[in-house]
Amino acid sequence: MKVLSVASELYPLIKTGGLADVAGALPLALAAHGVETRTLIPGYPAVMKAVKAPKKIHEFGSLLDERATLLSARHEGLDLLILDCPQLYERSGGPYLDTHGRDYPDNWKRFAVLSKAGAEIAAGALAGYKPDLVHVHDWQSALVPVYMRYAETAEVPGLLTIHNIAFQGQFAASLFPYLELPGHAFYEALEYYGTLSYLKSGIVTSYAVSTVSPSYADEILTPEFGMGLEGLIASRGADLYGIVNGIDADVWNPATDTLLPAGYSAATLKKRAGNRAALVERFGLDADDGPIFCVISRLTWQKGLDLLPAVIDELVALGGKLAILGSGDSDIEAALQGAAAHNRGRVGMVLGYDEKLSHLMQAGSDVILVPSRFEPCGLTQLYALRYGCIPLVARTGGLADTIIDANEAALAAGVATGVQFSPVTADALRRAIRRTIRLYRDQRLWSQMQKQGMKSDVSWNRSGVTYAELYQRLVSKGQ
Ligand SMILES: Nc1ncnc2c1ncn2[C@@H]1O[C@H](COP(=O)(O)OP(=O)(O)O[C@H]2O[C@H](CO)[C@@H](O)[C@H](O)[C@H]2O)[C@@H](O)[C@H]1O
Repeated sequence: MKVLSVASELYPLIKTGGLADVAGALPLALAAHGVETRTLIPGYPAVMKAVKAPKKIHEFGSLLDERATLLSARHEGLDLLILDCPQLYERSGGPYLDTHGRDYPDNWKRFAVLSKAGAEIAAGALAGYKPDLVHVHDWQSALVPVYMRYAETAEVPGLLTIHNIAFQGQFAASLFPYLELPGHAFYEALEYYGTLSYLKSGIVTSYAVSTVSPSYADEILTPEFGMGLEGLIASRGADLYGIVNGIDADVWNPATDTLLPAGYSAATLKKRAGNRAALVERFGLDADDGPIFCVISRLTWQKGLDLLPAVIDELVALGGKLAILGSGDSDIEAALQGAAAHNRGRVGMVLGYDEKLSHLMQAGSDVILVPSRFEPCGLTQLYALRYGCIPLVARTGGLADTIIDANEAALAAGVATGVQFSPVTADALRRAIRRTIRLYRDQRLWSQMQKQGMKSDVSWNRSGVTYAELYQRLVSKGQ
């Protein structure tokens, strides 16, 4: 089966979050199931710089009045189609934000053009290439099924995966005429309370909608988590799937990870000490044996990290230490930097994004904190399981689906892999930290939990099969 995946970020070329990891790992996982994936991505500077010997394979004369060239290249096992359109993608900031952290004002066009290119490729723009299915991710490529629906050519089945419903691609209705869609598409697909919503239009027009864990698929049917789209999603209930993310078990393997000072496995957990020492040094922490908690995250309300400053005193008083890597909301950044300054030796912070350091933190910390208010799947707790770093997570979405709480019964049965808490409040988080530190003091129990986590299958094995079956079902539906 041939699948065209359209994504706005893709590990290892360009990444701002978990979407890149999933878009980058899924094609490799699905190859084993007979799925050949080509991935269409924008030609951002980082992409153009990294790919070797790209070949020009098509010229788009006009995509919303923009000329663009399509390049093909292979990169670390991925078969890429790169939309080279410097006037839209050659920018000095990130994929979505300028160097000051502001949305590019033409994001509506940058991702509509990406989607239009995807739809034209699906319709046969490239000689000798015709995908059986198009898989799109989040609002940035959600217009692909819309363009396919309103084109004169036969529609190719489309699957939309929602990685984060909080970002919906909402723009002024006055931009609609520039999208080159027929007038009736406005009310049929795009209109959302008087604005345009790219994500909504993708939900309406895709053959099926999936999200990245079963619990989150249920949650987005409720007003609390649906962010205004719950009614629409319910109307697609028969075509809604929740498939938990896997991780690239080669990139995230503590035994072979070249980014670590000390490789280790479940049988050689003591070697984690080498990573712990490097981590302590990097974050300026005291070298005692208190538990090291870490945070590797966007610092946002979604991730619950506004609660962290309020629990740091307790964490430190109990002998814990905290290493924070992240950036995001300026208020949260400032509060955490303040806490680090007040707790030298106990709290260290690196502001920014650092893939390499994130590996060291998983390998050298004892606990990763993931107190998210909502979490479609979450990947950092999965990396943590593989690295023997115990996840302390909010009981929500994919976090609830992937971590087994260390309650009495789970501990007795030897199946616990982490600590869950609820509701997401500073008090509940404080209690969970206390419970985690009590568990840490029983080193026999602790290493049993570490080993249990390292044993869990967090690879794409299971979900790869589920995606391949879903693809097959959608292709059959299209015939
Ligand atoms: N400062 C930093 N430095 C280095 N690395 C950093 C970092 N901050 C974050 N990361 C990395 O970025 C990724 C974040 O992935 P998550 O799944 O945890 O959340 P995100 O909200 O981005 O993804 C959305 O999409 C994914 C994929 O479906 C869902 O799992 C998730 O629930 C949903 O919110 C991880 O690989 C993490 O290690």
